[in-house]
Amino acid sequence: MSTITLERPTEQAVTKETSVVTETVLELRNIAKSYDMKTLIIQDIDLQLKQGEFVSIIGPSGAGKSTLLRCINRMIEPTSGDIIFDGTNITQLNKASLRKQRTKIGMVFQHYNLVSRLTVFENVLHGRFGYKSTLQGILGLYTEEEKMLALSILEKLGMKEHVYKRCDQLSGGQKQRVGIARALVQQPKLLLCDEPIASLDPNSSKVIMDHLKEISQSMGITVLVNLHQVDVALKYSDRIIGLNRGSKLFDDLPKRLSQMDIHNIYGAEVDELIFE
Ligand SMILES: Nc1ncnc2c1ncn2[C@@H]1O[C@H](COP(=O)(O)OP(=O)(O)OP(=O)(O)O)[C@@H](O)[C@H]1O
Repeated sequence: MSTITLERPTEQAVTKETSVVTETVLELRNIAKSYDMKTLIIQDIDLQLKQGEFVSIIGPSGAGKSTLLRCINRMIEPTSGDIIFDGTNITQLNKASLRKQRTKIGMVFQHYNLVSRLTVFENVLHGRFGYKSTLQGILGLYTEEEKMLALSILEKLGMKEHVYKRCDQLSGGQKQRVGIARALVQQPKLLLCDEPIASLDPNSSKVIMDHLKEISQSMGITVLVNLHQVDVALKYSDRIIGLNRGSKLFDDLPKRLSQMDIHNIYGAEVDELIFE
């Protein structure tokens, strides 16, 4: 497999070096979220992620996995707590500064969120929007360097032959690889993946999980993944977070996840767990 060098613009190189020294890419301090200002959907969430770590969040339906993941880049505003990403408290940022910080956080969705009528290449280049002025974005003005980066990422993900296909002509697994490529073209430090394999068959799921693991290992990008499949989490993760009713019940190495822990995390849903 070829290796892609994801060089950041010079002005950000200093930040990158700093984060290597500190190693912690993301820290959540006492995060809570209520949608109606009455019930807390997630609460007391403390979490630290290191550079290049692969971490899975597991838990029953409605435990708050998506809510937690989307609070991290403030797609959903947390009700309280602090989010320190890449040395910056992003809970305190205004819109413009948040937009800048978000360029370093890629997101991968269960239903891909691609523009079906556009090509693979165009969808991937959309990942550069955060670096553009509104006008440049609307006009689709991308540099040669950005186009080369998009192509090299697509090649790495095995999508070279599909570059000029419309996205509605792709299989689910291929669409998800486009979703990953769009996130990678942002040159992120953190990749948030919200149930990336929930709509895929086992073979496509394996391809996607292998790519995500490779991204954390060879590119040093921190990957945080919501999963329904406990066995997939066990196989791929450096660390597993177990959520139940919005509280963190488990945060440790996969080998330390006992049957008792699984029962505590899933409660009555334990019999419905998905195993490949
Ligand atoms: N925008 C919203 N407004 C109100 N309630 C919401 C909203 N989004 C989620 N919820 C509620 O928050 C709770 C947690 O939902 P969330 O999607 O975060 O859980 P999850 O663990 O990701 O579930 P699943 O595995 O089924 O996707 C659920 O009770 C859900 O109904």
